[in-house]
Amino acid sequence: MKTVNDINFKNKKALIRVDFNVPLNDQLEVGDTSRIEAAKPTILKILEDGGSAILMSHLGRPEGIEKRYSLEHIVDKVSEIIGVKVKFASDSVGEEAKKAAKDLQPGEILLLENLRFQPEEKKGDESFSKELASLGDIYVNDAFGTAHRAHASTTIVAKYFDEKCFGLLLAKEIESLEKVLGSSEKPVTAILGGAKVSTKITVIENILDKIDHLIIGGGMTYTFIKAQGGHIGNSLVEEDKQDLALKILKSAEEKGVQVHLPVDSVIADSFSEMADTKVVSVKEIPDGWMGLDVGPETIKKFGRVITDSKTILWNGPLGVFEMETFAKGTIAIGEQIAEATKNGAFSLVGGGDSVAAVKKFGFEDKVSYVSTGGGAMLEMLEGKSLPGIEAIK
Ligand SMILES: Nc1ncnc2c1ncn2[C@@H]1O[C@H](COP(=O)(O)OP(=O)(O)O)[C@@H](O)[C@H]1O
Ligand SMILES: O=C(OP(=O)(O)O)[C@H](O)COP(=O)(O)O
Repeated sequence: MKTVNDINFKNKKALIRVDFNVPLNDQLEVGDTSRIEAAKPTILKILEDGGSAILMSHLGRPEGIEKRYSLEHIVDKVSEIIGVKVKFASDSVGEEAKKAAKDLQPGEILLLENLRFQPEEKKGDESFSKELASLGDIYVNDAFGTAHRAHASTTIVAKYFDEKCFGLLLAKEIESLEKVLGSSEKPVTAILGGAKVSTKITVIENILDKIDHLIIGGGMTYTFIKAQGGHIGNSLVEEDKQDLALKILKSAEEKGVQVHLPVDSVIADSFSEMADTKVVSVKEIPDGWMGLDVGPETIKKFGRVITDSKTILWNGPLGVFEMETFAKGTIAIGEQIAEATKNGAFSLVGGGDSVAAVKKFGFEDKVSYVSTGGGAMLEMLEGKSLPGIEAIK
């Protein structure tokens, strides 16, 4: 694996794909800095060589240009963490970006605007990739969290460079996860929550061969419950993934994987800290109400499975942990995993928001490994080769 340590960046401009898709709070401030801190060693190595760094990333899932997803919101935080005042270009391509990249001096850092403001990014458009490539001399991929996406900046851009390599974070994540996943002791339990239902539900089928227990929580819950005929009110649901949910349940049964779904839910009459809340059966959520956390019975039920597990893989918070009212499930599951880890289990937690939750509630040092990637970690577990990794091999 060729990394930035194998290249001398003196007087070179490194075009670095980072994953700065960080949680922002209501004031549009960085809520968790893990992904920025994780990219720091790669950036510093390049600057210390006498090179310069052009950082590119996405933030969220904007539809075109949506200012609340501007990477401008994170410029000060990146400057503070890296210790160098970061320059900002208000687009990822075009004249301004070109000029800013051209003028960049050794030791300087330029951050480009959110790549996903351009629809070409997700399409993996060739000419957009070529334009990005024209900004730098050497391509570095350090975006583990986005390595499962075959987008312009993560994959296609690589072919326009003679010199390309892994960033230190990406290399470390691959080495650590390969080691972990190659030697997982049974029973293996995967806990899947969060809000990215449509992209992550498709992964589940492929990991069934690798696990003994599947715990479903968070926003992932309601697509399964509705598919089984439950009433989920206004909870998060992917209508067109209900057949897949049923197929997963059937396939799990055939493979001897035990699936554990929530039995009760903390429901709210609005998506707000101030909402009225109550605990009801997960299958009987009234219209106008939405499930925003797992309930106390579910916490007990999941706890029994987690306690008996020897390998635990967790992606996706169990509820809307950003609001105190709906954080109990995530905290309880974090406590149970910490306890199992203390008793000898190996625990792996990954994902932008999952890491934020683990840090917020103080479990970071009580689990075995924390990965910056959620979806990427799950796809590695599937045994898939990730496009972002293949492109620079
Ligand atoms: N029941 C729920 N309804 C809506 N959103 C939820 C629910 N449970 C959890 N979430 C949200 O899921 C988000 C994280 O999901 P996701 O991005 O898939 O996780 P990660 O970033 O760790 O991979 C959090 O912002 C959290 O508020
Ligand atoms: O946060 C991310 O993934 P994760 O939520 O699975 O950890 C990555 O930045 C990928 O984002 P995407 O799922 O919008 O492509």
